[in-house]
Amino acid sequence: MRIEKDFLGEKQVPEHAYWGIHTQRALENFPLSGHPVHSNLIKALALVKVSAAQANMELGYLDNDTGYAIIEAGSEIAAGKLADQFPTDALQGGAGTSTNMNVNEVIANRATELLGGGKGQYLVDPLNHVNMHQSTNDVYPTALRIAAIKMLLPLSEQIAELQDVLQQKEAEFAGILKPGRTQLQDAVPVTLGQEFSGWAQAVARDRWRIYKVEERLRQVNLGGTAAGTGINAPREYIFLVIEKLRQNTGIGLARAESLIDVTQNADVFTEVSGLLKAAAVNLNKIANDLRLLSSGPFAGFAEIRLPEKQAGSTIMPGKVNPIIPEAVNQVAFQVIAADLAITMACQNGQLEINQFLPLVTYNLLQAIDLLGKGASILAYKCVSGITVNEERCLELVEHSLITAPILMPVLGYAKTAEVVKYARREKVTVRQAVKDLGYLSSEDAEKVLDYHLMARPGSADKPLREE
Ligand SMILES: O=C(O)C[C@H](O)C(=O)O
Repeated sequence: MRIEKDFLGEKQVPEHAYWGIHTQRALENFPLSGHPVHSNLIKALALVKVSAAQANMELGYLDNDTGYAIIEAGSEIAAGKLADQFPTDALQGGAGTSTNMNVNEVIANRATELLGGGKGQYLVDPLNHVNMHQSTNDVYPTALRIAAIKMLLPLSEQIAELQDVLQQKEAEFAGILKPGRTQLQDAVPVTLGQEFSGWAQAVARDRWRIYKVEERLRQVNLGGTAAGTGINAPREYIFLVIEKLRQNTGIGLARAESLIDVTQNADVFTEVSGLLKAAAVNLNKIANDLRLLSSGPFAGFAEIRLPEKQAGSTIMPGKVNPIIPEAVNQVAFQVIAADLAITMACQNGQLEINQFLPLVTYNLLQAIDLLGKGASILAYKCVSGITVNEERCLELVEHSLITAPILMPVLGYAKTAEVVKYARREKVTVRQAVKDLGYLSSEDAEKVLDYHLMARPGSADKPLREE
């Protein structure tokens, strides 16, 4: 162990650790979730530190040795090195100061090492050098925006892949007529392709929404320091640091019009989370539908078969469960729950900052991660391998009364109701009933009850028109 000091006193820090006394105190203060801060937030914070060091060096506030050492140490962290040096719990009081200090301390010790010093010697100081012209309150929200943007783009691609797989199935099943169901009761026929098209369209909307919302996160408050007023940050630095950050991240970031606003308001995270929730709602609906349609195999709907991924039961040999949709349901529940936590955290900010951003980070980045993985397993471990039970679909259409509504434009409501009553009583098909009752000739009945036209818009256009 080595001894480090701060204004509260002394503390032992493990000799091997790149972190310092602030992080050590945080480890003791927040034994909460057991999860460290998301690695993408750490990487984004490291890029902010690199950008600040570049700006400070260029403007003459940092000497070159110190500046370059910070830049190198920060770049290593941004590239994923020293990942085990960020043990601070994801849930923490203090608006993210512990995370900011964890990054400051690791950069300071690594930079010290690069300059030939030992850990704890602080040739590069975590506060005076690494945190120069910054506050947690501007670097943390900025880093969270960067981390979220970097994760949202791959998420929108993962959702696009799910859309693509759903559309392939839409085309494959375009000719399969099956019962529609409304309120879970037999309704008019649809094609299986049409059911896939409904899911694909919902997912297409999610993809677009998530792709677009990334733009809303590009307004950052870096340079605003503690309260958005920019106290302690030189004017040229405030302008230059954003430029550096743009170059280092490759993202079109802009200084927010009002640094005060972006320092205290977290509504953009509620907005992003709301869109993730909408996507979760859609994934959940698809997973529910797939579980219903594949139920059985003998005593259920049994219209489709999901790929069999693993043995389902320890007591019922041969049973296979819809594990992928079930997992996706749980992903959706988790994302929806995260949205509530994010909403509460965002709405409880007070005066100059939102002190609950650590909870927002924890939930938002996890939700993006989960949603992307959920969309991928749904696409590639389930939807792509779905097959149809064509005979079952046809049998359900033929032996239910769901084709009867297509008689309405020809026979009207009352006679169609008679056909339904008769078919039910005599246990015959609708086709048979309409003939038995003498409402249509055999030839006309075949024309009107043409299964190829059933689920097409325009099926009511003069069904008995003369050729
Ligand atoms: O850590 C800081 O820079 C500021 C802190 O978040 C605070 O506002 O108390």
